[in-house]
Amino acid sequence: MLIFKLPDNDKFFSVDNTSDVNVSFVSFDTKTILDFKGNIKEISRNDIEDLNVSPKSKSSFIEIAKETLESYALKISQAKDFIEKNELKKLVLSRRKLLMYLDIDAQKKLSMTKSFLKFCESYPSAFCYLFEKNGEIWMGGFSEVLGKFNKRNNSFETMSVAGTVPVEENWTDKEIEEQKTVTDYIQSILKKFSSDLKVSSTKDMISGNIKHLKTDFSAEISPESLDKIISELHPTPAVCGFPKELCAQGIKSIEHFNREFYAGYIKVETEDFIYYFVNLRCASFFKNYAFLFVGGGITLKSDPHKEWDETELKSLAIQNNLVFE
Ligand SMILES: C=C(O[C@@H]1C=C(C(=O)O)C=C[C@H]1O)C(=O)O
Repeated sequence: MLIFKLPDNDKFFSVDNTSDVNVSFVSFDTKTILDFKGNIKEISRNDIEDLNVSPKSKSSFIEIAKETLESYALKISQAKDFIEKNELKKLVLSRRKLLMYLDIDAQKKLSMTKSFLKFCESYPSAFCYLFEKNGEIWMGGFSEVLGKFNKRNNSFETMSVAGTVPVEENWTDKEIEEQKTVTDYIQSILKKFSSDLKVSSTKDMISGNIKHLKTDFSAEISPESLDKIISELHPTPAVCGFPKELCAQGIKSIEHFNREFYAGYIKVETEDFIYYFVNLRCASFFKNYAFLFVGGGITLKSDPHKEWDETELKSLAIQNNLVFE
């Protein structure tokens, strides 16, 4: 079962039972690819409400302790040591926030479909999805596009999104430098594949209670180079760091959990476009709890309290839209 909504589009979509694959979820490490077979077709709000999506129990959850500010601060200091030792500009560290439903509403049951509909309403410009497959349930959605390829005119668009502060706060050098690392990286790759690269000015991108810095890119590319561009772009320094292989190793040794689909991407092929959405603001759901995956760019200027607050604010994208009934 898969339902999703495209950015700035009110319609909901699902896939039918034909053999084509038009939607695939690629894990952060690209080792797992979850294909959804079928042509993309519209699905009504009523049909979504009638779907039965019930999270399964998983016995191992008792062993998982809740991350605290103190334990995350320790990981941030390890990330800083790694950055210093390897002379990096940034590394993206994340946490898997354990959310127990009992802590929210002990009397009621989580409705996945109503939560999905509420989430979509809260983030109209995001790609939002809910899937259940092989006993796993994931929901997520964000407006960061890793790639959008127009099959008619071969234009390719992507964006550099990074730096996070609460909506009412001002940018500091830390966020500006962080986002520039992503912009420079994307630019260096696209230049290899296109001679007419266009780069926009950098603007604010508001996402609920927080804002990010965003620069848009567009270029004409040859369709044969699309897969190569995506594999070179992912994971960008918005979700990993630069150089990416070294940062991915650092992340693995510091985070101590599998990111799974978090910070991976979702490929969606329609008649006219091939989209690649960055899989952020997402969570996996079980019977009594959910894992909310949230992270942020760490630099030598990072303040552990601010980084913790940033992940808390990011986790509200999912948490504030859960519906218990
Ligand atoms: C890593 C996440 O978000 C990414 C990292 C950001 C940052 O470091 O400021 C901002 C937006 C995203 O590109 C996340 O939401 O978990």
